[in-house]
Amino acid sequence: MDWASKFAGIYVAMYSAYDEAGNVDLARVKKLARYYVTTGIRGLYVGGSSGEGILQSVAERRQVVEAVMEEVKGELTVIVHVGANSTRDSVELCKHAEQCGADAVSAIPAIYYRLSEKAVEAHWQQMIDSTSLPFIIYNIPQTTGFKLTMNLLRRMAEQDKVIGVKMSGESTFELQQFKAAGGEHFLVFNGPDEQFLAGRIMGADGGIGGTYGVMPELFCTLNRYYEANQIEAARVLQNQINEIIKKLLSYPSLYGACKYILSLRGIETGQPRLPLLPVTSEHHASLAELNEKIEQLTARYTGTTTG
Ligand SMILES: CC(=O)N[C@@H]([C@@H](O)[C@H](O)[C@H](O)CO)[C@@H](O)CC(=O)C(=O)O
Repeated sequence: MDWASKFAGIYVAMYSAYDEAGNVDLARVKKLARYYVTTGIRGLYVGGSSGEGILQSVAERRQVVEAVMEEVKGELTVIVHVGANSTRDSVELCKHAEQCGADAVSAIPAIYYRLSEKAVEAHWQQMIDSTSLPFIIYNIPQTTGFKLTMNLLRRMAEQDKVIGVKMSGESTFELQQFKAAGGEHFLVFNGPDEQFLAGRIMGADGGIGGTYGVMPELFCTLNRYYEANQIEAARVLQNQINEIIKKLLSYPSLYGACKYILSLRGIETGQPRLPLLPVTSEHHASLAELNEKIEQLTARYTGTTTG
């Protein structure tokens, strides 16, 4: 199956949306999803790291997916992150994603317990077997502590339903090796936004990223430059994007900073949940400056505004 024609491209790893009391706010979830529809992205990655899926209850995660699907089904491709600490919860979320009409599911390994390769394989396998949806491995060893081996990747990729890997490790060599080991139609999504261009050059079919959420048009432009073989223009744009990312990473939490920037554009999503720290009033002025910089760059590259 040619999965690339359905899934290749740019996915915003969507942020959580809470009300002022920190509860999931479904109207805000919908407004955030709607905001991305006209930006040129392929789709949304819902409930991943940026979406704080693992900080939410299963019931909340279900509600978020329902709201996103109600809002953008048919307009954006939706990949639902279903990774949870218990296999049971993940399987429930898989089945629910399928009922809602999601396009694919994806999962990290379970965290906290030090798991063997066999244990992670069994965890993912139950999810894969629970629905007819395509499954995308989420490899993010720096946060989960689990390093996906080439052998496990090969075994997983032998199954038709396992269509790709979201590669959030930082090695582009490993990314290329996963692509080579996965077989002809196996997809690789670049994870580190700072290395999007490098990931594409080494074989990634697209990217899934958290910082895309505050500059989706810039990542779409970067992707187009790569596709048009305008590598020098792409390099210049990636460098400009990286200055923005460097700044975003200097705040108490990346997600807090991105959520505040969205609020400056009229998209309220509340604060991230603890233990992720919010940004506070002392950061607001510099974030407003950063937002302005993003808006100017977006206007320069696309002739549009972000708001
Ligand atoms: C380690 C990490 O959190 N990586 C992020 C990046 O988008 C990351 O925030 C960005 O490259 C800034 O470092 C994504 O790969 C995570 C992601 O897509 C998600 O939210 O699920």
